[in-house]
Amino acid sequence: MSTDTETTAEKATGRAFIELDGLEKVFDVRRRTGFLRAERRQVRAVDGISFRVERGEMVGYIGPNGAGKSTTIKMLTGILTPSGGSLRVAGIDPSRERTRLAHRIGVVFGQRTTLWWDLPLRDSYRLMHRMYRVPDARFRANMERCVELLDLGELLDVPVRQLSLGQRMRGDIAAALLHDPEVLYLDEPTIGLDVVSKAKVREFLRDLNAERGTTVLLTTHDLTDIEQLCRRVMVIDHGRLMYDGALAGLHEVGESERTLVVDLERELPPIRLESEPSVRTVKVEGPRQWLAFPASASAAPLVARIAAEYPMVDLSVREPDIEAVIAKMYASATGR
Ligand SMILES: Nc1ncnc2c1ncn2[C@@H]1O[C@H](COP(=O)(O)OP(=O)(O)OP(=O)(O)O)[C@@H](O)[C@H]1O
Repeated sequence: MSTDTETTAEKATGRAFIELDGLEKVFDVRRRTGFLRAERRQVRAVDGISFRVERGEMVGYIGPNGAGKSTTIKMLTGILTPSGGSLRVAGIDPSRERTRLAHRIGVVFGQRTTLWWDLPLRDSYRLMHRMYRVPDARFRANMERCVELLDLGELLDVPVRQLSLGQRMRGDIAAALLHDPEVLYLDEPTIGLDVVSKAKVREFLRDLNAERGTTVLLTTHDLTDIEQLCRRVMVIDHGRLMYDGALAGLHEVGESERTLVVDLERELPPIRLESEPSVRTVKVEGPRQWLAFPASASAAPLVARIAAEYPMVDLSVREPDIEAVIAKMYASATGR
């Protein structure tokens, strides 16, 4: 667990808990182009990323396929060595002191398990207890807590290969926490889970962060994970950081739009407001019409205009869909 001394040390040195400065990872890729010919190519998976994460923050790290998210996490854990830039986690250079760092971090890769496939969950945990040399009392307390909060009681004696995806994921999250890591990296922790399992995992992570102050870096394609868990989000694409800030701020960057759904007394041609050029009617279905307008604008004057000029019987405002906002952001950055 984090200690006051460490937090004080971070304050005294002005260092953040996780610090990346111009981090790069370049892969040399060979591709066969003929029987005896191969082409060499370089892939800049991470292309000069800098950010700081303070102790206790819960941050979303998102981006499209191949953006460089997993590569960043692998460098943060010391699995991969950076090609350039610098990186510190709890003052440690991960690739140089991977074993020392391993005692302070927890990792969950949603697509892979760290558990032993043929062993019951309980035996995997016993092995981890020894591997990480966790003091007995601490191990027992952590185990009890995880078993209770992640609902693992009935599953402890079941071999991992017989667990459902959601059960295995809860088992993996517990495994990552038995040695009390100060930071938890989660790569797609809710992938393939049903709605109930997703909710359980999210609730557990929220409590972990609130009660224990565990720093969490979360990579996911499910934006509801981010909406429900993270106040801060970082968006990467092509190995570069495109956005770092509040989730709400993404709407401004992505030039998102809200939608006004208007029910008229009868079917009419698309609404057109001379005084509001930024408003577009995007869909008409019988007496119902959908009007898009900039998310940063107020809906009130718009509603007043429509009410004055059209026979309106009802209306509602729909907030922008965060998924659409991010898709638009990627598209405008790459000219797609
Ligand atoms: N070991 C490797 N050798 C060569 N290229 C790699 C290697 N690992 C990743 N890459 C390349 O680096 C880029 C970033 O990959 P990465 O796995 O970090 O993306 P990601 O954002 O995690 O994607 P996804 O959401 O699909 O998991 C991709 O172009 C990928 O093909």
